[in-house]
Amino acid sequence: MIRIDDLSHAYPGRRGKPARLALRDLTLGVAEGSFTILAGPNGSGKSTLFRILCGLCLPSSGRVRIGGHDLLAAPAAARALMSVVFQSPAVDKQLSVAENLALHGRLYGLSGKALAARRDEALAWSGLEGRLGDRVGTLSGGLARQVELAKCLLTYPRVLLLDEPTSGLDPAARRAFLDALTAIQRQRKMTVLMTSHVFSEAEDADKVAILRDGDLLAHDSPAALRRQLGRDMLVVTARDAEALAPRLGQTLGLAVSRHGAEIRIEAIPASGPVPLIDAILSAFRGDIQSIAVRQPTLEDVFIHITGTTASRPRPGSVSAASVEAAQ
Ligand SMILES: Nc1ncnc2c1ncn2[C@@H]1O[C@H](COP(=O)(O)OP(=O)(O)OP(=O)(O)O)[C@@H](O)[C@H]1O
Repeated sequence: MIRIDDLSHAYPGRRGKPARLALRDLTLGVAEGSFTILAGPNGSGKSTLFRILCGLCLPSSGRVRIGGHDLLAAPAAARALMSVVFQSPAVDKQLSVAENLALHGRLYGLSGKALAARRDEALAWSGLEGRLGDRVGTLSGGLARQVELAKCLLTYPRVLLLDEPTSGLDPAARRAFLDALTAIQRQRKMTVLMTSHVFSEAEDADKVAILRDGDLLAHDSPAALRRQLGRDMLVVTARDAEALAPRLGQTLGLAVSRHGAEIRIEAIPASGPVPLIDAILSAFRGDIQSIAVRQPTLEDVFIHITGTTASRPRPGSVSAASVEAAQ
């Protein structure tokens, strides 16, 4: 449904600075009726791709087709299939829920019974029943986001793009938003592409695409991505993880990586984790706060693939390569 081929985009350099390449030869397909999460550390090119898909930015080169329509050659036909939930609010806080929905519906040619039927349907799944007359500015952040989603879905788009729609919501509101979105996505077999920094959200997706520095590093189902790490990993936390990580790697003769206060050993030897835990405790008992064996989460996969966490640009990380080099 969304076909991206060899897409590149460079922002022109200003005041003598060189141009900045934000996307490099990106090729990605999003199947009709699927839910894809686009993830990547800060500056990886997510917003640039999002802006290109929305028609807000012309790419330097490459091709994008939406439902078979070329976004550059036939933008109106491509955009007619799409609706977009932006990160910043695009509803009028001074108007009521009903007024916002009516305004949007009318802009898209809906009126009378057809508009009322679509509005009532949206109210049923969005948790906004009983709030029709409330001004959007008086709603909680979570409900205001549901108005945004309800508004975008009034027109039955075949493709829905969402740019970090849950940012700033508390966990319960985040969950309610995602539950509503995934239910309606499945019911309508809608194609959804959503950027996110929150890996628990990616568990709900059919596919996760991971970008870094403008390159697509991975594009697969959550289960397949988790299988890339394959097995359990050992996670040690320490007050001074930065100092401990290289000592741990050298003592154990294993590759370790550090992310904040966590030191990870992804390749546990065939003898299993118990001898490793024994060795760590006997050498470093006083230095460590906790030690745990756990299955890799999607966030672990993300850190493994990109070498960084999602929301912080490249934390002071000791890569496996640098620890190995120090040995
Ligand atoms: N208007 C612009 N002019 C120049 N460079 C830009 C512009 N917008 C983005 N960039 C650069 O392009 C690269 C990709 O940025 P982009 O905003 O697409 O990343 P992102 O993954 O959305 O990051 P974030 O998660 O922080 O929003 C970065 O190096 C960024 O500095």
